[in-house]
Amino acid sequence: MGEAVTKALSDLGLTARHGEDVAVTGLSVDSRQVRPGHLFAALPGVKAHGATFLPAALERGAVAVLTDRAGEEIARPLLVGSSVALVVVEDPRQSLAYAAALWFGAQPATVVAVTGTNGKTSVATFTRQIWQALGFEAANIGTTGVEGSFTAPSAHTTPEPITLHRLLAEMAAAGVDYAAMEASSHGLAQRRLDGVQLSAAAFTNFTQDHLDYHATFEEYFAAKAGLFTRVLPEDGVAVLNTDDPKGLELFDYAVARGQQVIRVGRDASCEMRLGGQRFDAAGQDVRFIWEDAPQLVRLPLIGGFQAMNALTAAALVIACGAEPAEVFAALPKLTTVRGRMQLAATRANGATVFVDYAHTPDAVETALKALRPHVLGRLVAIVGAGGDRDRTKRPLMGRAATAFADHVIVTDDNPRTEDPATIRAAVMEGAGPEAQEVGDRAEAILRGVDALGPGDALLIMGKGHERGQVIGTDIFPFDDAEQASIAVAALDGKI
Ligand SMILES: CC(=O)N[C@H]1[C@@H](OP(=O)(O)OP(=O)(O)OC[C@H]2O[C@@H](n3ccc(=O)[nH]c3=O)[C@H](O)[C@@H]2O)O[C@H](CO)[C@@H](O)[C@@H]1O[C@H](C)C(=O)N[C@@H](C)C(=O)N[C@H](CCC(=O)O)C(=O)O
Repeated sequence: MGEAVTKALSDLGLTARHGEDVAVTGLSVDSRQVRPGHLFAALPGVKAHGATFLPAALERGAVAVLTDRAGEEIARPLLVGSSVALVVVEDPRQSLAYAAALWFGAQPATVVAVTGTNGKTSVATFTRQIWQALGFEAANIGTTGVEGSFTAPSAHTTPEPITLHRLLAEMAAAGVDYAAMEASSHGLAQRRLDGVQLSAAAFTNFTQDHLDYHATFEEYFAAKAGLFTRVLPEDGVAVLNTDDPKGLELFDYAVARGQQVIRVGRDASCEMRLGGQRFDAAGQDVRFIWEDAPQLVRLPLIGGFQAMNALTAAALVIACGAEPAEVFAALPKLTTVRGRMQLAATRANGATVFVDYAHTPDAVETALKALRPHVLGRLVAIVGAGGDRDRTKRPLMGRAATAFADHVIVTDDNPRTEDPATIRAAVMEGAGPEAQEVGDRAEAILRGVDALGPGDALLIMGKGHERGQVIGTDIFPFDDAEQASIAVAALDGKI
């Protein structure tokens, strides 16, 4: 955005209720980021109404305010006698999303979004990987930042509209034609995606999560459903996991809106149907049926659920116009998201070492269960719990590890300011007397790798993609995958 760019409120789809159709020099949702000439979007918040920060925004040079009725009550008295334009709308978050889209004015030609409780990052990443394998410039936006032909860090899974549209415009300018983005329930509830022109959208699954933010289960689902009922246009394609009852509900909405639907699942009604899966140490062979024609593909991915993620990504790419045969030919090239069931090293005897960010009792169970079918021999688990965080989960994590692995090593995670031995003791309490306690994480990894015979696998859990270990208030360089490679090289005589 050049310094000289200005746009009238009317160019941004906004009409002033008080004051004139002023030209603005930019948009801000936070008074602390307002620059002279900006439109300040005073949004209703969890802690406060943004309009309470209007005096600070005015001091910094805001010339227009976008808000709702409640914000108007606060703003009016502050604007008496001033020339600052006041725009009052029903849903200022949505108006802001549209305004941001008009402000930046460009996005990749094809953008898709993925919602659901689990699998968003994998589906968005795989979708981008397939596009790249087909020779397109593509990127994905989500929890892991912006990746692909265009890269950038991102603080949110679904960035705020101003950040999002800036990113989309920068991508388009850099020649990116295809983008896949994660749509978090927070992002959808806050209308962050409402200004994006979507070609297709996918739903992975729905389980209980985030009830801290959404008041009820219904409200949480309604937020996710908004991707199909509000954001995806009628000529867009809905890719739905209809094995999930909530996917079936979305199917009805999509059909009622006249959207084309690709159903993904095991059920015979699905256009993209998952047949059999056969697992081995490095991945799986998957049989699936696309429009009645059976296909067999190799997926170098761990975990039965990844087949659904890969097929959902394939369906999205097909929905956007790619040749199915070319899409299926690209699937063997998929690679997992860093730190999520990532194959970090393989021993000379064929034993494998994986890294996963599982750091809750549920996630420990899910990760070990997902890996089990890939392991002919013993499954060894390394587990620990972070300091200065939920203490109740520590024994439960130990218990889950012992329940689903053949051997457990309890080690330090990020102890932060707590005594590491006290944290380990709590994890050991759940893990039981058979578990081995090795405080130093590098040594625990070495011992775990050393224990692997042919057909065995080691799963190092808790830190995933992190590159540091927080001890006290210091972050020491530490990378589980790198440590796994070092241990394998040391034990197999390569260093
Ligand atoms: C819980 C939540 O989603 N909060 C969002 C919400 O903030 P809030 O309601 O708490 O804001 P508030 O503090 O009450 O302030 C109200 C308004 O005043 C503004 N303000 C505040 C202080 C000030 O000095 N000046 C000022 O103008 C704020 O920018 C805000 O617009 O509205 C803000 C403005 O749109 C968002 O930035 C903020 O996202 C925060 C940063 C956040 O962390 N959100 C997370 C939970 C989130 O969105 N996560 C999802 C992923 C979830 C997952 O799947 O795990 C994501 O997509 O990343």
